[in-house]
Amino acid sequence: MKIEKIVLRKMKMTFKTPFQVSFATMREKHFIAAEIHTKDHIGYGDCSAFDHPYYNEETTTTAWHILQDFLIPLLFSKDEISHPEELYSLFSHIRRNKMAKSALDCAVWDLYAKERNIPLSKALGGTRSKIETGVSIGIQNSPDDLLRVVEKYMEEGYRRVKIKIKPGKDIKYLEAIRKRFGDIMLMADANSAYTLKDIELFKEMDPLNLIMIEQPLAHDDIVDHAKLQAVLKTRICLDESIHSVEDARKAIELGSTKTINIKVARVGGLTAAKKIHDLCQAHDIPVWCGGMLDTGIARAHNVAIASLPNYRFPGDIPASNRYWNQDVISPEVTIDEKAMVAVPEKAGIGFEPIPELMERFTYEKKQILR
Ligand SMILES: O=C(O)CCC(=O)c1ccccc1C(=O)O
Ligand SMILES: [Mg+2]
Repeated sequence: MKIEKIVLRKMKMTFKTPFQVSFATMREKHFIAAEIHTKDHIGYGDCSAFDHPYYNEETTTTAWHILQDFLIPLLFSKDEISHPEELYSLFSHIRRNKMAKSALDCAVWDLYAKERNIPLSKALGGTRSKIETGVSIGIQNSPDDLLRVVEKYMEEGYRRVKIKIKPGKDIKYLEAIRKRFGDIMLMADANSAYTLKDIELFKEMDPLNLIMIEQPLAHDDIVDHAKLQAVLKTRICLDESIHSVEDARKAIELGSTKTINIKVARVGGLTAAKKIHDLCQAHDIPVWCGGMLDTGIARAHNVAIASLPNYRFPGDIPASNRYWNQDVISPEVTIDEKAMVAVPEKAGIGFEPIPELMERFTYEKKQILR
């Protein structure tokens, strides 16, 4: 493929309701949408970095800088791209900045599938026609408030519930859900809010039969997580700690994790996500697809990658209406009565960004010509 032009947009959309995690309360979603134009097609990718460095070190502004001053010039330095996996090595000497890289990687994968007239899921090696999803629920003021929120989502059809926890808002909230909703698929995500000093608390959670506890300890740790996993029956899942295939290899070797939340953005794109998927599959470690409170384009990429066979837990890929009054893509992502999302059969990501909405939510735009 020969790239003619790249359009970057800084965009902002307001959540239906604020989302609270251990490190912040988010009211609006800032992100960058990248459009890569060839003569015949447009490929789309999102950069999921937030407007603050509290989940990871990137922000919308740092990603804009890295895209504009490093990644896009590198991409333009090549006359032709024959396969999206070329970007993985092309970008490898630029350290980290995975979310910036992911925007271009995802857009080139979309283009590649569109040029071949096949769905992105097929281009990636996906085998499923439907994927199972769950809902991630932010920290609430009280267990009763949480029960009301969970009930609403159960009525909408969700079957797996992940709740955010932090010290003081953890075991009582989980116990309340178990008591009220019985044997549902339940899990907790701490976003690194605890240390090994809290080991007794995690042991107390064991009898709750959570499907996993996500990233209980530090964002850059794999050693303490191994110590914690050694004394727990419940699976530990790493999110923040895994940025690369090498990180995944080391965490598996140490016994730090029994599943990985693969966020396409956090690992630098679909090629890296697929490599981590394959590595985990070889070790019989199931993976699943995480989310970044995504709008339509990133959500579409998640649907495609989650169709790969070793994605074995429900993903954080809820319907568009979980977060948005109106998503930017057509059709919106919807769930069926079993909380399944259909994997599109159309070419590429299989969802069309709606031009008026893309414009409405854009607050800065830049066209970069080869
Ligand atoms: O996108 C989703 O639906 C899940 C969102 C989620 O859990 C999350 C949201 C913001 C920051 C971090 C995380 C996380 O998975 O850790
Ligand atoms: Mg997480």
